[in-house]
Amino acid sequence: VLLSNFSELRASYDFIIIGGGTAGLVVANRLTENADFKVLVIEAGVSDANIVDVQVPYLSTFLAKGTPYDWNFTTTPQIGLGGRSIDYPFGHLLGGSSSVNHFTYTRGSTDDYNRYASLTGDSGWSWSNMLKYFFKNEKLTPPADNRDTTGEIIPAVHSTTGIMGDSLGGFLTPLDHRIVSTSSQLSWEFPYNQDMNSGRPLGVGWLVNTIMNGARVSSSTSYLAPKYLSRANLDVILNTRVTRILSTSSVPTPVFTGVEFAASAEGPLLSLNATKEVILSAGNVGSPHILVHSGVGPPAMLSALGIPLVMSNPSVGQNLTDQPLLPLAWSVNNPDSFDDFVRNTTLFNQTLVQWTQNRTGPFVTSAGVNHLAWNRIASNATIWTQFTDPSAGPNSAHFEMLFFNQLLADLVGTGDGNFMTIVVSVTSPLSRGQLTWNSSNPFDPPNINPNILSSPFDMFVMREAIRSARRFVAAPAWSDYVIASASTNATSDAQLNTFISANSLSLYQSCSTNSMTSYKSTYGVVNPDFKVKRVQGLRVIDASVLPKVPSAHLQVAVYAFAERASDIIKAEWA
Ligand SMILES: Cc1cc2nc3c(=O)[nH]c(=O)nc-3n(C[C@H](O)[C@H](O)[C@H](O)COP(=O)(O)OP(=O)(O)OC[C@H]3O[C@@H](n4cnc5c(N)ncnc54)[C@H](O)[C@@H]3O)c2cc1C
Repeated sequence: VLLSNFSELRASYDFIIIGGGTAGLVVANRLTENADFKVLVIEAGVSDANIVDVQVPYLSTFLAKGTPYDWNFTTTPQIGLGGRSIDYPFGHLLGGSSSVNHFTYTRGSTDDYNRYASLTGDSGWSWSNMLKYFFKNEKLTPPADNRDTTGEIIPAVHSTTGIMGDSLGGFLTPLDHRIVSTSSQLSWEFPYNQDMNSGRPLGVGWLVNTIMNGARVSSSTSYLAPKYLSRANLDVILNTRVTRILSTSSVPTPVFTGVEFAASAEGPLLSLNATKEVILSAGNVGSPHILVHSGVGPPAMLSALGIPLVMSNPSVGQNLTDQPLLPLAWSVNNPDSFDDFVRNTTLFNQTLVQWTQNRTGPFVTSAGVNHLAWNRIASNATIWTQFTDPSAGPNSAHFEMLFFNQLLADLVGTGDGNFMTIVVSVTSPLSRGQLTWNSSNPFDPPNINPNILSSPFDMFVMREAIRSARRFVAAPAWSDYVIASASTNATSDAQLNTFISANSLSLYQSCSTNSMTSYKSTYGVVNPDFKVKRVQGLRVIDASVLPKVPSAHLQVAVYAFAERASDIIKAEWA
């Protein structure tokens, strides 16, 4: 039930979930399958209902900084970006980042999950065991254009019976057949992969999106659909910021028993008890932020801030892992590229009307992305004399390409003419950043330093990705289409480095600030059962616990981790 004010809260709950985002709503749904569990979700942001920019895939770029739907974070100056600070978005609304993200549904590789199993000492994280959680999550549906998708994916890889709807892209563009042709013309570098969600993502393949019937699917529209939200044992309160998790100071093991929250920085501060557990699902910045303000973090920093130490954990906020991206544009022979939507209000409005009336047309896509390509640095590259491979194994990409049917106005501005953009991204980065704090006020944001492209390895991968993208568009399939590069003609390493530093951004899906490690590891923030090390009554379940970044976009890993976490909690309290 969606509560309208604090007076409707119960006196206490069995479980209090902090953050109604991607992971938090999965856990809320699964725990309330047990009618005996009383569950409260506390979400800082607004409702996601009836927001056109949330629903219409093409409009997702309007959900960025400056809107009430974003946390409006900015990074510290980034050395790898020539000293620039960049926006660092996270969803500030029900559904969290799944309500603002760009829809790509990518599971990652068998290696990623098998590495999670070996790093945590818990075989439950292996690919073969996690498949059932991908299946509990996914509900594959037909694309918005209802075309025959034979050959575009392998149906057996997907589930049609889960909770979160997804589909192949619902509006084709002139890029699509050229991309597929390139995969046969340059098959040694860009082999066709009929399903990149099979655990073997390398190659060029059709993209599945978290879009159903032409509209966004988030954790809110799926796991908190009306039939779940109406459960009598589930309460959800919005516009409410958790400031701290409350603990009893029992020595040697502190017990977390409730949460403190407020409607605004002006207060008043209220508190509530959780009789079974507090579950922290506030995301990769939000969760370590709340831990630190609750006294769980690096002791020297807590003492400098004057926050009483509850449990020393130097790993909180460390290990921030970010996948950098770089847009590369080409001018093209295609008067129907999506560039006119940015320049021609009449066309934009007509296309929006088409979407509103029958959920079809270009706006069912995120700027026309229907394909991705994943690739690796050659095993005989000289870089391997200096660096150990950070990827999880031979099935895992070092870099990625995403193909857009326009210039990305939100990233690089507008231009005259028609364009396509290949966004290249470092999928398995070596750089690590961190969060630090210099205020004891929970309403002040932390210092966010993702340390983008600080490792020379990541710069190397980005240069290789640019060169690979250029080889891609040099295939015969593009000879009548691509006119010229609209980004850079730099060729030397030094020139490319300058271009990369000046133009790279983040893929906006960071992780691992509360890394999960094995029970015996002293490093790390949570154990394989999501419990915060050395305390009781508290788990963290969200992107912050991923032991390493997967070779993928993050949301599927987050959904699958949250599904398994729910099973673990239910088994423990059965
Ligand atoms: C712009 C953008 C584009 C992306 N594109 C893709 C993509 O195309 N494909 C993909 O796979 N992934 C993508 N991602 C990444 C993916 O969406 C996230 O990694 C994932 O959704 C994170 O889930 P989470 O549960 O960790 O956090 P979130 O979903 O962010 O949830 C955290 C929730 O906690 C709330 N919260 C935080 N602090 C507090 C507090 N103090 N009190 C109460 N509530 C609080 C937040 O408001 C939020 O609702 C994108 C992310 C962004 C931001």
